Amino acid sequence: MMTVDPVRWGGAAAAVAAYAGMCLALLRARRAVHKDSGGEHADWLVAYASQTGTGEALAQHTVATLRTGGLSARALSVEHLDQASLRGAARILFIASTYGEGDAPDSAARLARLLDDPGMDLGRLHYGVLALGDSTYANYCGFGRRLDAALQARGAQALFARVEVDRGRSAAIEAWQHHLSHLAGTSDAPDWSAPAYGDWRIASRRLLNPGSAGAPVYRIDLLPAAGPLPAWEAGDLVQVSAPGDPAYPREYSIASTMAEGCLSLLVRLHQREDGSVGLASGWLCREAREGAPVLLRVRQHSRFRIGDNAGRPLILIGNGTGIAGLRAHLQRRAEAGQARNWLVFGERQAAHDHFCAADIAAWQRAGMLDALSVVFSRDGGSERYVQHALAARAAELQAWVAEGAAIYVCGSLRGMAGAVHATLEAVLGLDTVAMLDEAGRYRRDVY
Ligand SMILES: Cc1cc2nc3c(=O)[nH]c(=O)nc-3n(C[C@H](O)[C@H](O)[C@H](O)COP(=O)(O)O)c2cc1C
Repeated sequence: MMTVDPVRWGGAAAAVAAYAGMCLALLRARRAVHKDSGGEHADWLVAYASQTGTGEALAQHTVATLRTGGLSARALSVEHLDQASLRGAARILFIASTYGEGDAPDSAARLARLLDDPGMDLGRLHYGVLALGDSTYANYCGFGRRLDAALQARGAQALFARVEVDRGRSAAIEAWQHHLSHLAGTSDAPDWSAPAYGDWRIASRRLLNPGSAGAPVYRIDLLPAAGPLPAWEAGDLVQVSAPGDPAYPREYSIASTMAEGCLSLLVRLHQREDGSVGLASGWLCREAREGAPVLLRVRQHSRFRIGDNAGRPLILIGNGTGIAGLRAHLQRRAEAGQARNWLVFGERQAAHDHFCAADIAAWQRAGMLDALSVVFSRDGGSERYVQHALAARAAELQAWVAEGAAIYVCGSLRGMAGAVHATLEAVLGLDTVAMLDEAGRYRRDVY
């Protein structure tokens, strides 16, 4: 399927990044939109189904462009789109990415269910679809295409043909902008260009898994070349522009908090069968010396931030370098004195692959980890993978969820995320998992 570095192919999925990262300036505005997304009326709704934020950023630009033409418009994540607002809407522009193997993003579960309802009559609705995808996947723009077909089947009328964006290619974005200018009756589109990369340097780099049967994983600590750290929150990502492939940024979860004073990444060296290494990971992990300059920008990942879950118990589940995003959350919780945390982490061998063992021990000593399940797939025993650890503690899992816990999953989509999902459904029940998802209490950063 993919042929290049599999590092966080999410956003890494390429030049999408150009759009993904493009609107740091809009981040504050985004939060305001989330807050008032419930009641505010607007003639145009820009409904985004986004996993890692590219679609959300494009939704903000879309709203800004419509408003430039004097139209009233607002952006809304499709997870907040209910039956009444869908039926009652006259104009919706959908921005829909595709995940997994042609699947909808997590936030679109409710929308998919609403559109499945044969009784849903959308005869009033005029709509447009901007489908985001990556043509190296078999099911290119799968969700955007299904969404378009379902809207048509329910009687909605397309304002123009679906626009498909392959890895952020600018021609398709321009086609979408052209439609917007037409709708808004203006050619004054606001600036959609990406923010510049910042100049950073590698402060230190350490191999985390000497002797591992898997590929080497490095912890890379970065500092701005000059000036203070930019703001980020646990859950956010960075985009790194590697010198050999500047048009194709790679994304990594941030593993540290701002209070720790540097931005840390956990990067696995991508090794191909012929012994060659991935271009970006090879450069970050091997070629670049400590002190070397790195072009980097921080990207808000609102779906994986703590947000409204800050006061809840937290179950953090992940494998491999997925512990990066979980580490940032746990460190932040420890800084905030919130101890009701349960980490479920899996790797290969305890002797070589126990990433963040010192941090975990420190959180335990400080009383910041109420529960801990660490499993190693190659060490024998009945619990080999994180899903086994969860199934073995089914009663505890149910009790935490009953107590209001939120579940954050970070790591590999293949294998881990699907198996964890199936185990959650088996232990908690389909309805509870759907409820957690709709309530924003089940969040995933999987790649
Ligand atoms: C794990 C993963 C799976 C993906 N699967 C597909 C796919 O099946 N079809 C496709 O067209 N794009 C696929 N993509 C590409 C995304 O749809 C694309 O990067 C999109 O721009 C992401 O937008 P978002 O940040 O708004 O979620 C996948 C990306 C990731 C990370």
